[in-house]
Amino acid sequence: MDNKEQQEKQPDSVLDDTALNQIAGQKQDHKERIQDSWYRCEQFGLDHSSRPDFATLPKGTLNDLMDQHRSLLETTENEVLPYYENILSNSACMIVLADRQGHVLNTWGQPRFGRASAHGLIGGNQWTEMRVGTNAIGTALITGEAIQVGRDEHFLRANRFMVGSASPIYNTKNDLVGVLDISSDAYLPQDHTFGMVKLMSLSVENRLIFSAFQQDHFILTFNTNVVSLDSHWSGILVLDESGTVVSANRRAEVVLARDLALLNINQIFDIEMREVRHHPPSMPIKLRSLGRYQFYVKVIPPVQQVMRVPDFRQRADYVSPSNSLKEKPQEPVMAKQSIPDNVIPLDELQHGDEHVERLVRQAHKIMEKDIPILIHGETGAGKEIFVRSLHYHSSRSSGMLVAVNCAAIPSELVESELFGYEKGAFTGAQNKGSIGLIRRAHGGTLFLDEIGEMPMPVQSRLLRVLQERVVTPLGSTETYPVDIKLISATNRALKKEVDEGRFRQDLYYRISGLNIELPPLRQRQDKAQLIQYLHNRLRQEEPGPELSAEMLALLVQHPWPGNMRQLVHVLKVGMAMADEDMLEEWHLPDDFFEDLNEGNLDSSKSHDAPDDRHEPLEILIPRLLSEYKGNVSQTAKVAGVSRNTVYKYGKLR
Ligand SMILES: Nc1ncnc2c1ncn2[C@@H]1O[C@H](COP(=O)(O)OP(=O)(O)OP(=O)(O)O)[C@@H](O)[C@H]1O
Repeated sequence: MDNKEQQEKQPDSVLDDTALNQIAGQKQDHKERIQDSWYRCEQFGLDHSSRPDFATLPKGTLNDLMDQHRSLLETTENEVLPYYENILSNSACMIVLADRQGHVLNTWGQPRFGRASAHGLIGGNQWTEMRVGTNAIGTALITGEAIQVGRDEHFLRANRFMVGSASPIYNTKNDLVGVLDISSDAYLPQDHTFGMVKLMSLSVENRLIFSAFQQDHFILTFNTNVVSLDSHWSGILVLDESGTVVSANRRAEVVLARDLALLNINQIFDIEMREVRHHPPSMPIKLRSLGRYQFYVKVIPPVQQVMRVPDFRQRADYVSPSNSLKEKPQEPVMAKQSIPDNVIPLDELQHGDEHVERLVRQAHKIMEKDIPILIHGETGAGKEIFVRSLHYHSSRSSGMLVAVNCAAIPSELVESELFGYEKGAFTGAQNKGSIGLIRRAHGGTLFLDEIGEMPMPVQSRLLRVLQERVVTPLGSTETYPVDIKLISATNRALKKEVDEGRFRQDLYYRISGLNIELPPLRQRQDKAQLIQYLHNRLRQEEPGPELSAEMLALLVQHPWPGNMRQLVHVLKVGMAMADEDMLEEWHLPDDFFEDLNEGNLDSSKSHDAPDDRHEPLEILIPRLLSEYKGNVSQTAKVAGVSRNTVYKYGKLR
């Protein structure tokens, strides 16, 4: 086997083990599924000699239905079918797309088994078990899983002229929206057809995910081998701006063997969202998941946004909130409505901490002056959130906020990213050239995060830009004037970096006009109010009662080494676990208690974890369910998982 072949085989070892097990399990279950279906048919009052009753829709109704499913139809037709044209042309089979009620929406191909009026696979016909007996479309819809129905496995004799292979299609919310079916006479290699239809439904699902999210979300595809990254078998994760998984394909859940909803990317792979945001799209990254499996991951940034902060200038309701908070207390609601949803209003950055209140006020004022701002604070303390809020409350809010993480860009690319380059300036540069991030921030705000990580040569060039207010792209002799507000942030002691020769002293003085020390969460005087505020904000997405006094006290005494980021994460996980009930200790994640214990607090009352939490969920959940006589809430509580997880592993749906 040559190298290339080896590469193509080896990756699927993780994926294919899972896939093979599934197939083995499916074969075992197949007979039972057909038996169950036949039993249902008997209950429906069918007998083997019944005629299929397709309850054909009138033409007008079918047209309406097709209109309703336009996106599904177009996705199937335009994006997927061209790949499979060889099946249509060589195999004399028919590809059928049906809606979730089993109505045929469209068909492609020409089967060998005669005229449409005879076989019934035509637009508007309804292929449900109840009316047509066991059949691939109807049975896939009832079971929610892919199935192949052999000739004699059809309940009605009238349908025994064909083999149907069908696979359900789920949308981005995991609702079943339709089913794809390949029907043919019985003389084709059927395993291949079954594999194909599963692949096709997967690729339709993947396309639906891309159409729904690629405009303004980060999409990650992953596989165990770099050459398989673009295959339909790859896992797909959709991330919001903060790195929370908002959607995933079924493959991702199977491969990673876990419930992905609400997890942050840093809980799935060993990477932070800020690194994802700045990763060059064409370069796959090698990442570990669950500390064990290694995957190649491709980052697909949002199509629409070049910058990761959207441009809200087009919004009709946009009102520049440039006046001071203090000056316009009578219009707080107005101000809140005018800023983007993902920006915290300035007056909500603090809830009674005098130090933070003062620095918010200072920074807000300095935004209107030609003085740079340097923010120092521990990781997760909210530096970036603060900068966003400042920008959108300044007279520059109609310009762009360009956030650059200096640590996340490979050092050899920092210069070209920041200053841009001329067409063909160096190998690897895009043909078109690039205007660079500094010029993009013209008229707006340039936020240089982790500025302490900036390589020395780049520091010199940046200094020149700040002194001369012009940018010279790489490979160019042209200079371009820029008007930017510079805000830098670091969690390093930058003065010490200067003393030790790692950061240019002249640059340090250039960037540190107003120095701001953002305190860590544990030192904030408004800690309790801040926790309640964040909890209330999160309740808009995950409804539930207010925090109890005991829970608030527990959260207040935590050392919060990960600051606001950790707090948000703990609350999100806890609230998801609580499932709209009161947040209790057992809902909180393990690492919360580890930190709490490390903080020398009373551990005895802090965590009541079950001993068996390392037992695999596939075993633990059914065992607990039987122990607690099917009580889902009790099982969830003891296992320390959400009710959804109990449903998933308890085979209750
Ligand atoms: N004032 C706030 N209100 C609500 N949420 C906040 C606030 N500050 C921070 N957060 C939350 O904490 C997370 C981390 O904040 P942010 O990215 O601003 O921290 P940072 O100090 O820039 O971190 P790093 O040093 O790692 O870059 C945010 O995604 C947000 O969820």
